[in-house]
Amino acid sequence: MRRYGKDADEDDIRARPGRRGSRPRTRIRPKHEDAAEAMVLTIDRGRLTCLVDAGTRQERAVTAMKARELGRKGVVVGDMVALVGDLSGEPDSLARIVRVEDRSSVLRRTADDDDPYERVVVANADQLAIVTALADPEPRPRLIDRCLVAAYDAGMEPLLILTKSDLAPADPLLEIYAPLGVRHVVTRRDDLGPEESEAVRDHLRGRSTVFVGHSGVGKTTLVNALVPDRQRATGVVNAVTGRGRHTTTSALALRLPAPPGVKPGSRRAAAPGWVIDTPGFRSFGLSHVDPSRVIHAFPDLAPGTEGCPRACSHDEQDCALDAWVESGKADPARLYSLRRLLATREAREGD
Ligand SMILES: Nc1nc2c(ncn2[C@@H]2O[C@H](COP(=O)(O)OP(=O)(O)OP(=O)(O)O)[C@@H](O)[C@H]2O)c(=O)[nH]1
Ligand SMILES: [Zn+2]
Repeated sequence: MRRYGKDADEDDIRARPGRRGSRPRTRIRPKHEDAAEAMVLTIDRGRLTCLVDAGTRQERAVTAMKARELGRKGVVVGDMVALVGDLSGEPDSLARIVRVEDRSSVLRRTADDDDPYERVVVANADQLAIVTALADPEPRPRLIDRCLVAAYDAGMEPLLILTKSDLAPADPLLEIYAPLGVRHVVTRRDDLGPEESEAVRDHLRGRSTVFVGHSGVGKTTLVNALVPDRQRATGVVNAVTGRGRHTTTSALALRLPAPPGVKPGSRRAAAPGWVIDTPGFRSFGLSHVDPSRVIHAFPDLAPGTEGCPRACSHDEQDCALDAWVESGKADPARLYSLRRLLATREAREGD
């Protein structure tokens, strides 16, 4: 796993996790009322590429920097921001980000499991696509579990994308995730034509999906099929190097093409969905994860935790969930899955 370098393009606020609840707050500044609304597409060495006038004929990518008045407040990919200054988007022009809007979600990670600091990786995404090959490389269920924990902790819906189905069947792996009710798609490289790609896009329409996957699982192959014209999808020229590879540790937001047959200017054409590719990380340090946030993803078990001791790990002698399941209030397989997921917070060799 690649580690973050010194100038990692993430939220560089090193906040102690957990003390003030899960929602980051933004101070509302009444100044700059005429600022333009924009979405952060990618970040490269302190330069942020922002999409202005999205969905209109004036749509353009504008390069911006954080205004000094933002202080240490971080700005990450997916953030909605307010821009002032040169908004022309001309080469060498530079705008300033004067405000970061409230976030609907934050995907966090800690660099390592024993790292007490958390970083926000992507803002405002609603889905986490966990890309796993069915073979070559072998699937790593523990890694999938850790990604699921990160998704549930962030309040994002997980989507399992199983690639390379030409090499191995999907059923044995899907069985493990059946009690969790995780949605899934199975793909193979040679079946990623227009129709099959559109079937995958069906799972991504109208939402913002962060793609994570271990090296070699076929994430690039898949994302290229989903967003055939990467460059035009973002207008991000600088972020894509001559080698056609995005080289920073920052995520990169790519807009999906409009669904076939959809009228330009219609609502579906305006919200085709976003793929947020993450070249810089493959897993999550989970030391920031709070079991009580994860349990929100288990509405059948959540009420059963009322009788738990304070700060229950839900895997201890006095945990009330055992009685809850024994009395038939929830499926034991669900409790087993929850405990398996929570157990992945403990670091282990190979994570
Ligand atoms: N057999 C088979 N091979 C595939 C499939 N999808 C991708 N591959 C191959 O797997 C290898 C890795 O694919 P990539 O798309 O580069 O994988 P990646 O996840 O982006 O990996 P990195 O580039 O290391 O980040 C390439 O040789 C692909 O051609 C598939 O469905 N079946
Ligand atoms: Zn408990």
